Amino acid sequence: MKRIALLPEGSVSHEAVLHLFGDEPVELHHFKQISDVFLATANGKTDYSVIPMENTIEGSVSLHMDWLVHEVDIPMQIEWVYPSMQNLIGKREEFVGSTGDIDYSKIGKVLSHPVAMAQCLQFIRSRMPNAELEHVGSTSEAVELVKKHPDEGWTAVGTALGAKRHGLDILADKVTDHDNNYTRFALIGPKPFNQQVKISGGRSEAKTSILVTLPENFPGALHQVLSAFAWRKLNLSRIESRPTKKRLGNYYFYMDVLESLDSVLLSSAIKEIEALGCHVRALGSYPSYTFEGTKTEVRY
Ligand SMILES: O=C(O)C(=O)C[C@]1(C(=O)O)C=C[C@@H](O)C=C1
Repeated sequence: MKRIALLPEGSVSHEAVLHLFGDEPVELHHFKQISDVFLATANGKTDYSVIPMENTIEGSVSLHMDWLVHEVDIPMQIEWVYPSMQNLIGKREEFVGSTGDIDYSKIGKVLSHPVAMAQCLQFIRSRMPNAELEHVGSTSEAVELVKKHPDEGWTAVGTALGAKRHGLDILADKVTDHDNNYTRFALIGPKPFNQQVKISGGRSEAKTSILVTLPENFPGALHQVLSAFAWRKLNLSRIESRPTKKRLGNYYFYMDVLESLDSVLLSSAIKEIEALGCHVRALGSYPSYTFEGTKTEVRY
């Protein structure tokens, strides 16, 4: 049975894993902090780790990208997309007003994962302008803390699964500031994920993630790198610069290419880029699954 490291029970990551594996039995190892999710597989305690990589509203999760690049050397084996449906969670009887509706002025504090909180900031600030906001390691940790602090005016932004697991109520559902809020998750691990994934309706395409570091003092280097992809008609679906952490103003480029690493086109593009003096590191070549047409239901 596959051993999977992920954030705590009831997190968006947990919902996404239930969606990916469906009926297949897997051994879930939950950790409070994403650093421990990475380290579990790095240290061989689990076979794969589940890493939220990118979100519709917040963009890339920089902390997680940095861990993938700087702290561990574990290849990406599969990527899939899952909707991040956030809710305002608490004990209903604590916040209900005389009219029977939620009285938001009774809420003194909102807890959540920073990425989830940012997805709902307009909702929070328009209804609870003075509430204290506190960041924790996951949406489910936020829900757990609310459960442990009854009658103190605490609420959490989190999943329906989290509310259910901790016996709390959904005070307001779908509270993200924009609809269609999706998160891209990566499964990282040393061994290939040789398995047919049954995400109903989801399409898969080949993707390769690479890091390109440009040579110093080479005007137009990025232009030449992009040309190597362009004339081969290789489709880049993402390009982002991140600091190398070695010197202020030094960056590497994180690129997703819609092609398999062992294809003639991509391997020759990489050789050309290396010949320019660039350093190229592959983070993984893997199937990437879309969400279109799939059902959002997971069994709670
Ligand atoms: O806290 C959770 O529930 C997570 O799974 C983490 C995480 C993230 O790190 O981006 C995942 C997806 C959500 O959009 C917000 C938070």
